[in-house]
Amino acid sequence: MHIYFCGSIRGGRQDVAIYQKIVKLLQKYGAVLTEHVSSSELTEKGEDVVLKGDKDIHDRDMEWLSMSDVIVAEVTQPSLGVGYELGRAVAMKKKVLCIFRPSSGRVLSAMIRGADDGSLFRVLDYREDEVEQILEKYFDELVKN
Ligand SMILES: O=c1[nH]c(=O)n([C@H]2C[C@H](O)[C@@H](COP(=O)(O)O)O2)cc1CO
Repeated sequence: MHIYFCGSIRGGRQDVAIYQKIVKLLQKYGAVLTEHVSSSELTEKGEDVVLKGDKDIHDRDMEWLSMSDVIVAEVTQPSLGVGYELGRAVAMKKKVLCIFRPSSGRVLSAMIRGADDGSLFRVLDYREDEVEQILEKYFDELVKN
């Protein structure tokens, strides 16, 4: 299974430790195409230093998105890029799981929470200590359907 993980980069790297935990857990279920999102070496500047630039990042990520079987997005830290990826994933009729931590004190965008349709696009609230359980339940159901 190909998994596309979305997390904030230029939107702010405050949650990188959680992204790392999530990516490690996701690797039990398949290949995570966007492992770099969880790298503690990646700063708010993004990858443009190592790659040719933003166009290459965008085009590579859209290719990975179209190759992926499921998209998992940690949406607590707001990010334009993550919002864009989610919109493109919906247009591609991909399976999407968004996870959000209400303990952050933030209120998730209505354009994300309101997109939950109970099947292809899911939004789940979680506490950090529940992340393993939440992913296990989601992927168990995914392979059954
Ligand atoms: O350097 C990058 N590499 C990259 O893969 N992305 C993708 C993956 C992330 O899920 C998302 C983050 O968007 P943003 O940088 O707007 O927070 O965009 C985004 C950037 C920088 O915008």
